Amino acid sequence: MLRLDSVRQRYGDHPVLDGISLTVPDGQLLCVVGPSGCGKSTLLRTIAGLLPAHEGTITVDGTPVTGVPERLAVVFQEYGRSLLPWLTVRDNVALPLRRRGLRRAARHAEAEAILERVGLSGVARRHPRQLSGGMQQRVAIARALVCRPSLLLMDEPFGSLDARTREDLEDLLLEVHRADGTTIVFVTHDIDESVYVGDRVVVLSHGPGSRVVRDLAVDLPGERDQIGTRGLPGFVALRTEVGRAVRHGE
Ligand SMILES: Nc1ncnc2c1ncn2[C@@H]1O[C@H](COP(=O)(O)OP(=O)(O)OP(=O)(O)O)[C@@H](O)[C@H]1O
Repeated sequence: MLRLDSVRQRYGDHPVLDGISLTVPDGQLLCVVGPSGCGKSTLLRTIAGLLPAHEGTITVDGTPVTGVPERLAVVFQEYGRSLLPWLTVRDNVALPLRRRGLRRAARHAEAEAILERVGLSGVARRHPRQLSGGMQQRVAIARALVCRPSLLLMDEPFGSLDARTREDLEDLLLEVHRADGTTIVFVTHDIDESVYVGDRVVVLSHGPGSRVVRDLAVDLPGERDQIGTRGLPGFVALRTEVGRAVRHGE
């Protein structure tokens, strides 16, 4: 379980987060939305232990976050920059396994199994530059999953992909989430995406000094599909409510 208690964050004199309290139960896929610049990425970086909270506490399974938590993985928007261009796809995915002291053959076997899960079994020996943007982001997701994280943080992971690729990756994420039950905090500024992938959507207010202005359960059938789910009255109502909260910050 991830828990934030009255978390405040600032850059110098500039307040960004003004008392964020949230409890994310194990296995929940929480989406965080809010106006541009309200502090969504800052919130993720703080949860990831990359920025110490200015005030307040964050715990993962009861342990205070003072550095990067064990079994945490992060996927960023800039897949191009997050993969190492001189390594093959397989070696990029296997990289986090080195710290676990696995032998080379075992690392390769695990990386190939994960690549198969994300639909990339044919490209293990290629280099990232030989892949499309969507495929590179699949590699980044595979690398995040290879250590079987208990907490996965995703910062606008599909933001720079075309609409079709984005939908495919949203469905891949839902499939992985259903199968593994990983707790996920997913930042996006796409309101439809937040309602489509989320179990819950939290809306942050305009900065400076953002707070949680809405905390909504996504009460839609677990099995989602791009056409049917987006046409459901419940989907449309939630999308409207989230959109209004983002626009008016209240
Ligand atoms: N390293 C930094 N130093 C100083 N100010 C920063 C830094 N990073 C972000 N900020 C400022 O903090 C605020 C929150 O930024 P952040 O990137 O967390 O927002 P965001 O909601 O993720 O934005 P977007 O939706 O545009 O990606 C913004 O005003 C931004 O200019």
